[in-house]
Amino acid sequence: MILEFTKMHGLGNDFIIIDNLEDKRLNWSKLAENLCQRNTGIGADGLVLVNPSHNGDYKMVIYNSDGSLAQMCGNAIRCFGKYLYEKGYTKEEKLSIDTDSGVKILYLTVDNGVVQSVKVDMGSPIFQPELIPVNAPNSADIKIQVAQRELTITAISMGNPHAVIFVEDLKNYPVNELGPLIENHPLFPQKINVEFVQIKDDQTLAIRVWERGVGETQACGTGACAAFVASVLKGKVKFHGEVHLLGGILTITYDGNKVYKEGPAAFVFEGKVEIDSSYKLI
Ligand SMILES: N[C@H](CCC[C@H](N)C(=O)O)C(=O)O
Repeated sequence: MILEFTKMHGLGNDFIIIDNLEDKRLNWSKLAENLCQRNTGIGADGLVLVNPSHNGDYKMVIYNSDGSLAQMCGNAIRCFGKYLYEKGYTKEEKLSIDTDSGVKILYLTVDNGVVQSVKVDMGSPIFQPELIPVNAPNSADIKIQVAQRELTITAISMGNPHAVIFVEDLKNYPVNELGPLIENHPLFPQKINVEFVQIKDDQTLAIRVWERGVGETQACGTGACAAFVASVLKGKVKFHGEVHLLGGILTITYDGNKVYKEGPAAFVFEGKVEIDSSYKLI
């Protein structure tokens, strides 16, 4: 079986996008795990399906590179909007995209038929979300012991779970040592994405992200939102600002109710891959 795919990225967080409008009935989790491999596969942080939807224009389904299903992906949804517009699935510049964490509204900035940037209404953050059973009552802050350190975590869900940690020296912080220990900490039965945040000024954060099911990525859209919300709540930044990630900058607004995120998306290449029948769901 030949699968056609499109490779895209949002600030270096990269994805394999596949049209699944005619349900191909494949084991997408196993396919994501194999196709996302950098050395033996196409290479990506995730695999994204374009599915039909009764709730929105289309449904975005996102698998991490370890094959786990995620509820939402902030960088992938910008790629998704650009993909739909420039490949002719829609002529609309305002899209409603269904996800496993609800319908998100996208506003495309188009110039001569090319999507220059995408603004996403990311919805409202959830504190002490059902995905993060937090022992600390009436607070999203929890303390955990990791690698002989006591860390204060602000647990916020953007539809997917995030642990936000404020640090002084982001550049030298042991992200790759502590990231997996927090991701897999027993307090988080759904595992968790981990954002390490350094405040640059009252409108600018710098963050590095250890993503659940992936590892450290160049950028994480939902993570940028969670980090910004936690920073606003702690009075560290104003309601509108920039999040600087390894792969680039996202502009974020949190009005106390909803989070809006704006940034670019890019095509990388189109391709075809042959897969064997073991991926076919019977
Ligand atoms: N690893 C995330 C999904 C991808 C999120 C990230 N790539 C983004 O841009 O939001 C999770 O398991 O919740």
